[in-house]
Amino acid sequence: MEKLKIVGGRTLKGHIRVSEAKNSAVALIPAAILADSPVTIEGVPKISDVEILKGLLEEIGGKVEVRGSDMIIDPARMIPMPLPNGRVKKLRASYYLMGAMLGRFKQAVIGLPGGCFLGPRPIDQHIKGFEALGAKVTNEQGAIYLRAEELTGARIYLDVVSVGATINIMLAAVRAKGRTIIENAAKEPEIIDVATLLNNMGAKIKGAGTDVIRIDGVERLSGCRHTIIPDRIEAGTYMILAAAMGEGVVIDNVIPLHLESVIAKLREMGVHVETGNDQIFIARPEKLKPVDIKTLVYPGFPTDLQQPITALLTKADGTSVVTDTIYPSRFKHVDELRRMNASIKVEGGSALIKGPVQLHGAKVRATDLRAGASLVVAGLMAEGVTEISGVDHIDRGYSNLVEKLQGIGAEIWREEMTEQEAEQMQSS
Ligand SMILES: CC(=O)N[C@H]1[C@@H](OP(=O)(O)OP(=O)(O)OC[C@H]2O[C@@H](n3ccc(=O)[nH]c3=O)[C@H](O)[C@@H]2O)O[C@H](CO)[C@@H](O)[C@@H]1O
Ligand SMILES: C=C(OP(=O)(O)O)C(=O)O
Repeated sequence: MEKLKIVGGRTLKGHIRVSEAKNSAVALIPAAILADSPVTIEGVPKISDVEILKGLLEEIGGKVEVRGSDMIIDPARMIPMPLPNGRVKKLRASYYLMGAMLGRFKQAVIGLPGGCFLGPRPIDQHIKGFEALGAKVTNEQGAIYLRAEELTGARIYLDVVSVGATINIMLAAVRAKGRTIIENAAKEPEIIDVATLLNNMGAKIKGAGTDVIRIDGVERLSGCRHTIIPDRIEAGTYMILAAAMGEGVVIDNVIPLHLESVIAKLREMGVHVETGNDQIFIARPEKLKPVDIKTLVYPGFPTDLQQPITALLTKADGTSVVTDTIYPSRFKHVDELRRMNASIKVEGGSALIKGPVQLHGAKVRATDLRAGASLVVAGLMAEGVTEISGVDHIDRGYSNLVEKLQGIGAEIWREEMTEQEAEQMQSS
């Protein structure tokens, strides 16, 4: 088991390249199940969520080859094997196997998904969608059983705007008979990315990226090539750490349009932000101004950057309020930031951050993926050495983080935990 070590206070400068989007990749890979010939996905990030999904596709008979950053998935010999436990629980996105397997085989048995624990994360809207398409869905001992004689298009209104439910219903509906309409759909760029792949495979999806998606079912889908969009959350994380410590950081391979809410908030804090076609330049100001932030569905401020920006706001000159309307309990990072001398109070779904404080290096634990990102930002800002355990969470979503940050001047490295530290981690 490894930990991250950071010597804080180093100024950051130079270019840092963003990898392709985790939240696209983890939907595009299961989407390949729906084809009858090989699908090549270009730019697959080197993260553990992708590795686990690869293993799951192989478990159901898929042939998966990784060539450089391409993943070639041959779904021809896949069979509807049940996937009730084990790897399924290691990530959130395993729920996409439900939609994709239901779409192809009209049946699936999948364990309930894992992923970051951010408070309750129900999947009732996914199930409502599958049922509307004609599937019988039951939950037996922690596994979801889905079965349909036939899938028929339906009009589905989502009671909650959900990224996962929108994509999952698209996956199940592309090979259904007739037209499906998803109303109150989520509009995240990753949804457009998945719809683009499916359309290139032969699907007929219109309206992805708006709140009404129309899908006309087709009989068969075939393989194609698809390049994943850049990861806006990874990019946002680098923007935030550059806003803290950057004296001219250029973030490469970004789509600035996907980050408008983040750019706006950083500018409001006084950060120097310039955008190019696929680059964002960031330089920190003398003094950061406090801001209030509310996380919202896209194009609002993303909940996945709430934790990293909270770390940055400890440095702002005054009190900031960060409210998470998507996951009101997503505040486990706050206890760890307090160990580093942050002055933060959590009330309801909001964190009240009093700044400016000088953070101190400490031994802290990443309890989830973006809590980990938040601690990396804090460690770069802190005086002294920060040790972060729970690196497996960070590895779910950041490809080559250490090497990338070293490339812009950070003093950060991975180190094996001592036996005693590893035991403590496992028992707590
Ligand atoms: C793999 C992936 O893409 N993960 C992202 C996805 O998660 P995920 O797709 O799981 O998140 P959703 O968009 O579904 O969740 C949004 C909100 O809806 C609620 N909800 C969701 C589904 C449902 O059936 N019932 C329900 O009540 C959730 O509890 C949450 O409060 O979007 C989240 C919100 O942008 C991001 O934080 C995650 O990084
Ligand atoms: C919450 C996240 O991921 P997941 O939904 O995969 O747990 C995230 O990427 O911040």
